[in-house]
Amino acid sequence: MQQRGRGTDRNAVWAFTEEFPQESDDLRAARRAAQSLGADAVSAQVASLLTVLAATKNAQNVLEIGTGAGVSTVALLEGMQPGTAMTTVDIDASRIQRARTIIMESRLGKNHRVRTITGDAQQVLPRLSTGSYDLALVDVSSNITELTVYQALALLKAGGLLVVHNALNAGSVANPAARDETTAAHRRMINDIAECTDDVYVSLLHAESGVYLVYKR
Ligand SMILES: C[S@@+](CC[C@H](N)C(=O)[O-])C[C@H]1O[C@@H](n2cnc3c(N)ncnc32)[C@H](O)[C@@H]1O
Repeated sequence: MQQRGRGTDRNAVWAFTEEFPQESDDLRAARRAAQSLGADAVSAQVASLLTVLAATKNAQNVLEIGTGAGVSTVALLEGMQPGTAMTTVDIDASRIQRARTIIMESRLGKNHRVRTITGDAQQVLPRLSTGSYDLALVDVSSNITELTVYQALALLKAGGLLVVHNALNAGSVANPAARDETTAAHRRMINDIAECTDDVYVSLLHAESGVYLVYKR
């Protein structure tokens, strides 16, 4: 009997899963905006994961740090029930403005309470209410990911879920020879959180450059 995993063409599996999702018009609009502004965005696979997580969690209050042009924002909103709330933060005014326009012109903006905050996460997050979010996504520059992750964890309710995008810092965490400061910070963040077994359940997915799921017990 063939063992699962043996002889698997990982590149083919990767490509298939990345191309599998069918994206909505709103997601495609956000992707076009991201491209025109030169903003990185979550892949189609990660976008579909965010939609499923938001829906499964029945998230009432969602926090996103790193709006970009709104691809992940739209993906999260698509999984959220009408009437629920989203707060999204980005330091770049032109990106967040573009995301806001896309959302407000779609049914998502009409069905949800969407608060966009332009500012540095390090200054904005301490002003938000601790223990009040059901779901948080961290998708910011690598150099501030570690600190932002801990700030976001404090803002989650018990029973909340944190999603860290690019948790493997473009894959460098998986390379034991990579010892630069940013890689070390990502490695430390992943390991330190995983060790808090009384406080969290974690799962590290190899979607894109690593998606770290942290369930706050
Ligand atoms: C990879 S992009 C986010 C992409 C977005 N999640 C999407 O899927 O479309 C990272 C974003 O983090 C923002 N960012 C970087 N440093 C930040 C900071 N200190 N505070 C808030 N946002 C920051 C950048 O402006 C950028 O738009």
